[in-house]
Amino acid sequence: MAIRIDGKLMSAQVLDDVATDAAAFYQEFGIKPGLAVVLVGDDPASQVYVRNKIARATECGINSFKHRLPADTTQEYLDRLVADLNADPEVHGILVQLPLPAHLDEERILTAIDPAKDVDGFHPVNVGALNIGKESLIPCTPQGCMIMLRKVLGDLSGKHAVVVGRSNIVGKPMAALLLQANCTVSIVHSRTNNPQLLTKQADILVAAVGKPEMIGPDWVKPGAVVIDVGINTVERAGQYKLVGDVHYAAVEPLTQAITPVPGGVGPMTIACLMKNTLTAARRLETQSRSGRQYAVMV
Ligand SMILES: Nc1nc2c(c(=O)[nH]1)N[C@@H](CN(C=O)c1ccc(C(=O)N[C@@H](CCC(=O)O)C(=O)O)cc1)CN2
Ligand SMILES: [Mg+2]
Repeated sequence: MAIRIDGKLMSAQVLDDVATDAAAFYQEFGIKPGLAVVLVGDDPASQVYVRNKIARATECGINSFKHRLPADTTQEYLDRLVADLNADPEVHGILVQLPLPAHLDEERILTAIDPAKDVDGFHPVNVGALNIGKESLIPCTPQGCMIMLRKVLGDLSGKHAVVVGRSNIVGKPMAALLLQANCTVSIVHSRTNNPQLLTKQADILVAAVGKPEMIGPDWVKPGAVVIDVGINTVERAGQYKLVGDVHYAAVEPLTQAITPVPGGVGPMTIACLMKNTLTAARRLETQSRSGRQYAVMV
């Protein structure tokens, strides 16, 4: 029997630790950690994710500042808002919910966020730091996947990890984290010839392609640990349902452990966002305190 990696349960443990840290942070600094969430437009899934992020923040003792903007928001308005949030001492973390409406420049806005407040870990400074193994804010979904993998496997050293998908949000940072954990890492993508040749060798298989149930049993080595990052809505017999990139029913019997969809990686993404907010808040407040001390000293 494969282990079903329960993202709801694991995320509850992470959130519990964050709540404890947030209480200690309040005791130490006299303010709550603050998270600003920017949502542009009316995408229904994004509205659900933002609502969940704010609910989890409140439960953990993190202040949230929601900025809901209309779909026709201009680039200049969004740039100004991010600049204001960068300067706001009550805001320790900033996230702009993706995807943005097509007329807005995603790269420009993600690069405008102060890297110290970039709790999504998407700023080039944090991307670069991650890739050279320096302390950084780590993207939430791959961070959540690593917590799950460590829980199941312990030390990942020497494992062959294959990541299917090369997005900036998941595939690339996932590969960087696995490499940092001393895995042998392969990335498979849409131009890879005979991808199954590689995925069939994977001790760890991470699927992040956004294609419903694309990964069948013919992609998986018996005994592999499979992490399914995909969240795809499909219509089955007139009903909408969420499925992953992995065909769970067909693949599960082959595996040592596997994440379900829903209830796998998704909840860990939000828990790691809270974790990053605490990390950012602690670094910023420690810095500003030592800055003040320095000002007093001179
Ligand atoms: N700025 C960001 N934008 C986006 C990110 C991100 O990390 N930062 N990731 C995704 C969306 N996302 C968080 O924002 C996210 C997606 C899914 C879940 C989740 O818990 N899913 C549940 C199912 C939810 C449902 O019923 O629809 C699950 O898998 O169990 C959390 C966060 C893109 N944009
Ligand atoms: Mg995009």
